[in-house]
Amino acid sequence: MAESVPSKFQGTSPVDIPIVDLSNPNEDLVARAVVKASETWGMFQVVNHGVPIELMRRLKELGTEFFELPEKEKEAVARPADSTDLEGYTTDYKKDGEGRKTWADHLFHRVWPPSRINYRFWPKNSPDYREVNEEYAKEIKKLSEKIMGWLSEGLGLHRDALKEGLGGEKVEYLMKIIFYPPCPKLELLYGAPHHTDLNGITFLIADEVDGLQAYQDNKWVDVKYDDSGIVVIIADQIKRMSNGRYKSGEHRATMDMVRTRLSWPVFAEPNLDHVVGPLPELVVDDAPKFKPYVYREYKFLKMNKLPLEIETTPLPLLLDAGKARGRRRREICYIFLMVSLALSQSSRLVSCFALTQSVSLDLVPSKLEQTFVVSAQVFKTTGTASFTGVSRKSCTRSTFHLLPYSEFALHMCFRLSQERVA
Ligand SMILES: O=C(O)CCC(=O)C(=O)O
Ligand SMILES: [Fe+2]
Repeated sequence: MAESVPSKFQGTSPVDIPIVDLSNPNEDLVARAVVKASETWGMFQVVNHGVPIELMRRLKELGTEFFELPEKEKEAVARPADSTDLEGYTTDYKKDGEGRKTWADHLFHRVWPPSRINYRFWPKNSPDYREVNEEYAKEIKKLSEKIMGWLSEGLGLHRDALKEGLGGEKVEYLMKIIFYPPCPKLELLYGAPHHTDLNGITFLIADEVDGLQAYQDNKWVDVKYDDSGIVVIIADQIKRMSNGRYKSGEHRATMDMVRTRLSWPVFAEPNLDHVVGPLPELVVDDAPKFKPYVYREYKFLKMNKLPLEIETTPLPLLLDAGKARGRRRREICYIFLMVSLALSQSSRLVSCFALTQSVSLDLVPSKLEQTFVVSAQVFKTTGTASFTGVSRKSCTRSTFHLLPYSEFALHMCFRLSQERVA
């Protein structure tokens, strides 16, 4: 008899991620379980969480119906090509550093706070879509604040410390519906590669096809859930606010050979202008392990796989940049290093670094003009940082290298300018 072939990647670990039953009347015990899971895994599943199961079922049904619509109808809520935001429908095919591709269609739309909702990106296929999503947003916000409350107390702080650190009532909840098509060649594709989420905390539900895996003790653990559980993933900003006490859960999504899979993560995240760093009370006795970031900048750096701790450890990061895989990534690293150095070093050092970096990053000087323009375009698409007055004409090799510090800073005003490349 033929051996049965698994239709998805299987994790290598027999253990399961922690499960916390929120209906346990002993709240102390529940809080301790949440804190422990966040310290050790950065990920756990909550059951009996109070979010109505029927509401979750309906949310999934409506999202599934949207992805079953003809492409043309889905495009009614497409992400505009020139958008600097994630909201809208996209179909996405990416290649990661190891040559393995990821492929999934997404729909992003904010669900909270009401002032940040743009209904233009909400599907119109069912009259219930709006009500169900609004109701779900309220439930997830309640759950999120409860969990952040326990996590704050676990740090010896008042209940609202983490919520306030993330922006208080301005915290945004971003719904993402992911549609993973079947993938006959599992070795070629991932749904989502190995990563940590860049927001504060994530709440994920999915359909009946398993696919989410957690990385723990160098092994991949399959996350098993049914209709009733919600997977909670501690993300980067809670890790940073807690000065590293809580872990940012490492995870990935695999695909299935024969079945489609859908998942619904909701990302709780700061407003783009909000600054997040280790909470001040936690760095009285301990040194801060992370530097504070305006969330917009953090998001930009992480999404472009750029170094995040450059101010505290410049040298190793310069070397890391040199090792960055792929020309485009090296180019972005290169320009980023130039900007960072320009802001912190003298003009002589900047040009000197520019030259050595162009050698160690394998960028021949004749490519510099192109590099500059490529990077400017990256900034333009994401809209998260900007240059003033940079054009292909103004960045010939000589002007690029000989700009005095003041002018260099003016041209590459990384943090201050609001103007985008024309
Ligand atoms: O689909 C999943 O289970 C995981 C998705 C995910 O990790 C993400 O979108 O950040
Ligand atoms: Fe994720």
